[in-house]
Amino acid sequence: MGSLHRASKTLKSLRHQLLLQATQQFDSSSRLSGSSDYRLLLARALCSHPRQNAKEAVDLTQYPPERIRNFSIIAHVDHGKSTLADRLLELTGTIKRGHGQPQYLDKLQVERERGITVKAQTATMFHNSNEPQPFLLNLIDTPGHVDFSYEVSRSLAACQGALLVVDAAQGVQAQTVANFYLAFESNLTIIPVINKIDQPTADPDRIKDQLKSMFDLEPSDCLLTSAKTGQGLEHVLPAVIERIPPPPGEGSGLLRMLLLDSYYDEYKGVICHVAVVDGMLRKGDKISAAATGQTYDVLDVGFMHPELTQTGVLLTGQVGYVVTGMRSTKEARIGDTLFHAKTIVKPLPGFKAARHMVFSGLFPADGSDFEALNHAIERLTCNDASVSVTKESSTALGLGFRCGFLGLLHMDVFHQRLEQVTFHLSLSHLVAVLWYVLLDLLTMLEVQNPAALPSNSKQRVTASWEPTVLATIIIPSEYVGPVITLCSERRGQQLEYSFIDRRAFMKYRLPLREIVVDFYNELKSITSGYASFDYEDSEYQQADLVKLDILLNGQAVDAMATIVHSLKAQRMGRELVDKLKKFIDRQMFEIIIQAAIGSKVVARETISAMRKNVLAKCYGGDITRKRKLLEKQKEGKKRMKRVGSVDIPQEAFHQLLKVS
Ligand SMILES: Nc1nc2c(ncn2[C@@H]2O[C@H](COP(=O)(O)OP(=O)(O)OP(=O)(O)O)[C@@H](O)[C@H]2O)c(=O)[nH]1
Repeated sequence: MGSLHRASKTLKSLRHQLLLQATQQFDSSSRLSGSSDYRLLLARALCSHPRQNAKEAVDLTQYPPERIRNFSIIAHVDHGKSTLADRLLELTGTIKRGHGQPQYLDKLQVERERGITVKAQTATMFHNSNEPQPFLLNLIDTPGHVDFSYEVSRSLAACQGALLVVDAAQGVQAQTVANFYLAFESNLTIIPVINKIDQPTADPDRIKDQLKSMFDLEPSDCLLTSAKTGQGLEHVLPAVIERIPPPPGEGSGLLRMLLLDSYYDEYKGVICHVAVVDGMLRKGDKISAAATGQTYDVLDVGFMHPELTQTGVLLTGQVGYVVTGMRSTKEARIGDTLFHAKTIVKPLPGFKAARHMVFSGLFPADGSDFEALNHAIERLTCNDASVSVTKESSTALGLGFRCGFLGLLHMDVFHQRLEQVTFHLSLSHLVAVLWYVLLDLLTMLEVQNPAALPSNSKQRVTASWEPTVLATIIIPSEYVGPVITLCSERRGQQLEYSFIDRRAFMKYRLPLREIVVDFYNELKSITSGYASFDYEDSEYQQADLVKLDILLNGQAVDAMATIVHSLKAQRMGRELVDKLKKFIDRQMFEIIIQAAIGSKVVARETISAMRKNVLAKCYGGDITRKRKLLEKQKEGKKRMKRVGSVDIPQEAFHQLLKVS
């Protein structure tokens, strides 16, 4: 009894020391000096958190669904969700404050560099409420950008609630609207969080009014926080526990798990993030995947705390990871249902399927770099199964790849990550969107690569369809004029136009092709950076599209073919021809550059031949000798033009593509 008492005293003094340390640590911290409540909570979390008790394994069987809350944080880019996620992880003792890297959940290098969240991450926390046992909280961080709304919908499928974070100065932005509706349509409990209230321009009351008028969210339900100073954070987790319902599911039912995400780990192989909807999973079980029909042994099970932590078991309502013998992430179909082998279950409803809308042809300038590029792409796609890759060969650019992406930023981020690993290679990118064309009223073609479309052969394009997006644009009212002009130049169709709180709220249907190139940059520049823009995929619309070919001395250059609206074909043809002229060096014979729609030439330029001075060695005034030499040169040129296809160095195309 005596020794037990001593042990308990030692533990108490240890806790006291920790509390003291933590308090001192945060006294010296300037960032959190604004909130004593937060500091106290933080210190308390450090002392009473299950992780605190040495390395003892966490017993997840202590957490039935009633003690679990699965939630997500959704917001417009930069409104502070990653920072808020960090603060919540600190508050619950899941990570230490000052862990050295801001935004713990933004793990990818490109995420840190660009300050955006690309891949959704999950972390489990324990929250000691006033009840005897802590709650298990699964926080799923979501990307804020439009292109990753697929990831957002995937994360939301595992949640019952979401914190909708809105900047206290900027207010509701285009992605706030999109994310709200994603969460609302998934029947999630939405907790509005007005963040960054420490800013001098913060106006929480105005934001409350916006949330009420746009989403019917009650002002009294809004939490006011500053993820920077810690102000108001103490109310967040209690609200999560009180307002968000526990995960539904049958604990005693047959196992059904939702596959949320997967990535490749050098040591463990493919790691799948899963949400257990019904039943229980144990290490050593055999599981099957509904989509692929493959069966695997469960080699390791655990949860993200926030690093992988083995538990050997996952119960109904819990979110964690599973390691099986999968060799590639391609086997892990996101949204798939995993269940015990030899049982029969109804697959869970899938997610919004990833649709590749934008394609990019990637070609190395030096053909011998093809293998290096192949290797780099394989490495990147093993952690981003949402990119599709096929090999491609172009007469102008040599061997390369055609990659499909979810959207523009997705493509941009992929290119940037590719550049980080292939900085020594010179690559060129060709961008296209997915079109459908009807040939001869009979054959429907899916066109990812314009070069694949017949130009003026026997087959005739009778109709074509292009993808469109539904764009939401929010701007200060003084910029309405230029934005309307921009949208109509881009063939946009206005669907909605209203004013909220001195800002114009517009909805447009725009062809995806028109926003692929520079739309967002132009929108930002004509609105001095104030525009907020978001889009969602919409239907295909019929359009008068034509294939624009670029010909060099009568021969089409496959890599330069594009599909454009007939009204824009001439202007685009002129631009391409002018640019190409700048990049092609003069040769011994004349080069004719043409832009053509079928057999109709819409733009033309000529690069005259280099003229060798054949008379250089001919001193004196023998005119007949000179004439003879010039005649011979003319003959030679004619022959060259006839036989010689234009030998353009690949470098010229690469230069051109880089510029355009
Ligand atoms: N003043 C102030 N700045 C904040 C606050 N919260 C976050 N920030 C800053 O706002 C910027 C954006 O924060 P993030 O947490 O990266 O925003 P995010 O919403 O996760 O952005 P994405 O990952 O791109 O979607 C960072 O510079 C933060 O330091 C706050 O409460 N007050």
